[in-house]
Amino acid sequence: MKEIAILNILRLEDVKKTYNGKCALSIDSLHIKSGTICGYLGRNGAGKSTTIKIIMGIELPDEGDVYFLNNRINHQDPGYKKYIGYCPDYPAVFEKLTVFEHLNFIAYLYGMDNKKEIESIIRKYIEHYEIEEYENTLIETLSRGNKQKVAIISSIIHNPKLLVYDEPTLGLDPLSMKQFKTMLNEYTQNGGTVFLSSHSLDTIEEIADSVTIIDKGQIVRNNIAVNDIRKALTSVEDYLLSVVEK
Ligand SMILES: Nc1ncnc2c1ncn2[C@@H]1O[C@H](COP(=O)(O)OP(=O)(O)OP(=O)(O)O)[C@@H](O)[C@H]1O
Repeated sequence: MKEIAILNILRLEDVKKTYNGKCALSIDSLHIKSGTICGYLGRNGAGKSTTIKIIMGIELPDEGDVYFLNNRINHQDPGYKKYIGYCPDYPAVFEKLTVFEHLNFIAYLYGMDNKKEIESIIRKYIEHYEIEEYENTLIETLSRGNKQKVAIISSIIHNPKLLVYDEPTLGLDPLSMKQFKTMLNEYTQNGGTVFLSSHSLDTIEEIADSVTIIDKGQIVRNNIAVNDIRKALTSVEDYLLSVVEK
């Protein structure tokens, strides 16, 4: 039993979602292995964001189930979200708070109550992303990239078991991208799991352990090891292009 829980932190089974009579998602099975970085790839409109919204309970599936650590997620009871960090493709931040106030508030929402510990985690990440000078700055006055860094820090501040990211690096400069990759590597070395939807295939190739590919709402490849793609002397980009329908 324990082994199964450790193997797959998240599972989607027979999940279907229709918008206006049109099927956006029809997933027989999608598994995310614990302790890995899994890249979630697919063309525009393939269904990546819809999958992620269903995992996060932002959208409800018409059919099917999502299991987190082998427990079926009941969207009436959002307690599981305490163990997941989420970052959408836009900076989901409270614009009228300062960077420090915002991160402090997020920590509070996640039920963290040790003031010293919260401050030290906030400092660790704002130093990591080199945004110390904005600590007391109103978020609404930050650049898009810096807002996105605040959103990324918000997703990891409570040390979740799983990070679910939907194009989280839009607007990040190359140095910040490097800081993002370092953060994810450290996070997985400490047992965390990442499900990362991205069109940045260089990043996926560099940091992901595996890729899952969605096309026209269906999973066409699940958990293919990036090492195996490399062994086949192909890039993640060429692999993706060979798998999705033209
Ligand atoms: N709220 C909605 N109402 C109607 N259709 C929707 C809605 N949200 C998504 N869709 C449709 O569902 C399908 C999947 O969209 P989704 O946003 O999940 O794709 P994606 O893979 O994330 O694309 P992208 O790479 O462009 O972000 C698309 O056909 C889209 O038009």
